[in-house]
Amino acid sequence: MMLTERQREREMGKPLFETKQEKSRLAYRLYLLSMINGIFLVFVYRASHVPGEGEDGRWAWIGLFGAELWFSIYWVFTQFRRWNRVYRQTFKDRLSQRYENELPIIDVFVCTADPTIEPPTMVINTVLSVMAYDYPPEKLNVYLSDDGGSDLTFYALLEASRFSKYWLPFCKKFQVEPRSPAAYFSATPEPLVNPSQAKEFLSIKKLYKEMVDRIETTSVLGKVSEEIIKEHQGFLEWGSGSNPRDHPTILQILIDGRDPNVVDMEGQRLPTLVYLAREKRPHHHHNFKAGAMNALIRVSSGLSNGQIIMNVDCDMFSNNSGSVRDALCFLMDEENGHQIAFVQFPQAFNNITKNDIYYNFLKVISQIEFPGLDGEGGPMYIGSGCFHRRDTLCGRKYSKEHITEWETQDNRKVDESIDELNERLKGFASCTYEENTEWGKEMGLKYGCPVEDVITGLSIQCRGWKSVFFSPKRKAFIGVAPTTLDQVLVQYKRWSEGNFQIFLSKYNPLLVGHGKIKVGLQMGYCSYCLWAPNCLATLYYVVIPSLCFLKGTALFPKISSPWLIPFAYVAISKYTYSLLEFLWCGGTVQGWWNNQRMWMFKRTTSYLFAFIDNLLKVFGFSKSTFVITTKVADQDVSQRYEQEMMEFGTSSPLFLILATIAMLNLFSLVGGVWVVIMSLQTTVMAPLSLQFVLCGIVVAINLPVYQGLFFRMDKGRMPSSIMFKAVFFALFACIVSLL
Ligand SMILES: O=c1ccn([C@@H]2O[C@H](COP(=O)(O)OP(=O)(O)O[C@H]3O[C@H](CO)[C@@H](O)[C@H](O)[C@H]3O)[C@@H](O)[C@H]2O)c(=O)[nH]1
Ligand SMILES: [Mn+2]
Repeated sequence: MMLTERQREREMGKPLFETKQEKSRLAYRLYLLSMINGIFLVFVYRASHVPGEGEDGRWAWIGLFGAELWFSIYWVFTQFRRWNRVYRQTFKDRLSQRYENELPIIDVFVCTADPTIEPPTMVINTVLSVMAYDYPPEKLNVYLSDDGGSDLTFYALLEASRFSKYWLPFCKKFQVEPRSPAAYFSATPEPLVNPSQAKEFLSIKKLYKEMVDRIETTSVLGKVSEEIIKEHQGFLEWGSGSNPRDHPTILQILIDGRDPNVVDMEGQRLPTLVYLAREKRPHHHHNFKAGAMNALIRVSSGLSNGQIIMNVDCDMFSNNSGSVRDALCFLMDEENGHQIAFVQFPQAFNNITKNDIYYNFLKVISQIEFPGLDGEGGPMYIGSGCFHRRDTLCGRKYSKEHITEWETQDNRKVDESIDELNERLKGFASCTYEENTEWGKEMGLKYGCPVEDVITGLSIQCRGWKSVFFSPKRKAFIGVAPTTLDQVLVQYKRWSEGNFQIFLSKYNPLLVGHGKIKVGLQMGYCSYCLWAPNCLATLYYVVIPSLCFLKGTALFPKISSPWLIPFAYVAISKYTYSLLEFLWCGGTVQGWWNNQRMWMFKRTTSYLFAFIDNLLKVFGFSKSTFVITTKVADQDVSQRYEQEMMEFGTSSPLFLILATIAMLNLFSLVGGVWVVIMSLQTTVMAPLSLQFVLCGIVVAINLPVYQGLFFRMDKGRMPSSIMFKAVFFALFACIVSLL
């Protein structure tokens, strides 16, 4: 529908999106004020009651003071992401009224890296879901980057390109949601009401099943059969000697959307679909996902050159076909759009259990903290489900004067043959292309940091841009959350390591952000950058007071002392607040308790390793790595996950720390109580009661660890080698502290 110029102008007054501010409430401010008072009194007590020179527990006391000081400072940082929250809303109907014929070209990047832990079937479901966006297909381009360089993945994508000719029209005809076939078929029963729909549903489901069977048979075989190889010349690129770490660029345009004759079963045009495995050579560092993204940015620039780039991890399928339009409501808004560099959607997961034992869902982060950052100038870029302007991603600074002309035509060369095109594009993905360029520094995603996304987003914001966090009612993206404790802790190690690395680098938010982004946003960034150093204070808090309890050294006020009040107040109100917040976000009480456990586990293991690795990096002993999260699990592991049983299973050094802390607290608790009983005097207990409570809480939170160590028989239990070592170390620590 074309609007007349007048109608258009009338419409112009109305924005394409709306922002609601959630100002901090009075109750929250009172809470802040009272907490600050409480914390202050705790410090007064700590400073005025330090045990004298030579007295018992002087150093333990001073250390505890340090830990509390750290917690307080950190707590202040975390308030900045709560203070000023904003929630957004879009008007897609206005967008299509005004711009339906001038919608820009969109390039979607999907990254995968390993066909065993990221199965090709999962990858193509993500690809199909984004191909099926509610968007003009000739303006939509999907690129799959395969760092695994696997012909199995290529084969799956080839199958998907054929299946899309059935799937896309089906989705559009029946307004199907979600548009990942796997997710759709597993959630949707046969539509019985409409017989013609039912017929199509069944036939397309059959097609899908047959395709999956073929792909999975091939994956089980581990190689593509001769017959299939004959079907497409693309397979020839996998020569006999090619391996994932050493091969030339492989590039195949599976669907060429610019060709009006390439159509689906209903005669409608199709989005472009490209397979890319960038060149890999053993002596060239490939920079993990950031390297893959930069190759994609360049290759796509030579083909579709969309002004908007969206990227998803291979497990994050689109669950909402309207997301492209949602994002455009922000970026194309006449009033405010020109300042917005990227629109970040939250990450949701489809395998979260009721009480979310590993706190994967990040409820509080996506419902409170990111809206809070948004209020301060914009959320971080978190790597998946994010729409960028191409030019800001490539380093452009914000300027008020610059007006984006939305282009609706791509810039392909008309007289180029397919072979010439292929060669030109392949050059963009070669190992040497980036030599002596700004790629990985000022252009594209930054290299050298395990959280390439966060550091890239930060530098974009520091160039003057804003970002937006948008969480639509129907979730935009859904991925797979890790299902074992080890995977979760390793993932957090990567994140906290990367975040802390940013803090230690010249990209420290307080330095680069100074004068460029709001103080609130700098503090917000710091609250994540400083995850890792939390390990020190936390380790101290869960070890020393317990050992001192065993020994009978008091570190807290007596139960009858008025000084107990600020301690109790701070602890109780902080945890009550966090519980209420968690429940408000839709969590359960058990889920909150699980989150507290994960909070402690992460801080004592992932963050500790991240902290140490960063120090080693500073001294040049260690290099960045990227451990890819597994997206599949064995049947019995999945079953235990469903039952919310903690999965230990491997003898990871992370678990040794967990088990040692758990045992140490158990011994301290039992030993300390034993001493009190033996002395037959309740007065002994009075000065130690807070330590008794603290130690008791640590033991309670560790119940799944004791179960894993002593009471479980399944494969997910703690390995006995860990048990012996943990008992030994814990006993050793107890004995040493008693000496
Ligand atoms: O060398 C590599 C390594 C990883 N990936 C891809 O990167 C994505 C993210 O990897 P994953 O193991 O799933 O990590 P997550 O911890 O789930 O990822 C989060 O954190 C990462 C930064 O640590 C971001 O890059 C991701 O976008 C963000 O979702 C996946 O699609 C991988 O295939 C590559 O393309 N090349
Ligand atoms: Mn992931």
